[in-house]
Amino acid sequence: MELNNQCIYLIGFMGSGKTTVGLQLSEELGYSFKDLDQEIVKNTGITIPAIFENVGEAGFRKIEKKMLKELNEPHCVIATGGGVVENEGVLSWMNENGTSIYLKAPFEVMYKRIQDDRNRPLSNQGREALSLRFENRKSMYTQAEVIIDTDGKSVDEVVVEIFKLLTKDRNL
Ligand SMILES: Nc1ncnc2c1ncn2[C@@H]1O[C@H](COP(=O)(O)OP(=O)(O)O)[C@@H](O)[C@H]1O
Ligand SMILES: O=C(O)C1=C[C@@H](OP(=O)(O)O)[C@@H](O)[C@H](O)C1
Ligand SMILES: [Mg+2]
Repeated sequence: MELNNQCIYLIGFMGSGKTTVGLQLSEELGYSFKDLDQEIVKNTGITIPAIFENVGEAGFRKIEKKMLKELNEPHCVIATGGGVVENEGVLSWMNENGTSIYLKAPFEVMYKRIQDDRNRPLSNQGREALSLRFENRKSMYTQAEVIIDTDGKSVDEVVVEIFKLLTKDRNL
């Protein structure tokens, strides 16, 4: 894999670090940064929990898919939402229009990070339901072009690992 002009898409379950790692990675690369959830809130003027309340998860997915495609631009890191892979065709679209990177982490680690977060409407569904959702999504996440095992690594370490991978063929 090498760095080209295309977008870098971070995918992975809630709490895997997409938003945090994405921002830092974009700064290292000198790329722009967009967080899909934040762009949806900016664009609709409605919070993520309120969107789920108003139009349900299916309605949110439609907005998410449309917004994702609008964000595509050269030299950009995009932190997606954990459920973006549930939109049909989106994974192959990301792989055609950029580089997808899966931030892999153990369920228990991610669960601890998200369980009390009211901004993630799905995170209060309870451990069992969330764990099942993660299991069901795994086969989609692993279709990413690159898989980064973040277990036991700090945000800085994850960022450095991705940066090295992306720039190793570049003559600096
Ligand atoms: N590798 C990591 N080590 C420690 N904490 C992390 C790591 N990655 C993310 N976090 C923390 O976990 C929380 C959730 O991260 P976030 O970037 O919002 O995840 P996502 O966007 O994938 O849902 C944040 O508080 C973040 O600082
Ligand atoms: O996994 C999901 O279905 C979701 C993940 C969230 O983003 P993060 O992965 O950044 O938490 C956000 O898009 C929404 O709450 C739904
Ligand atoms: Mg996020």
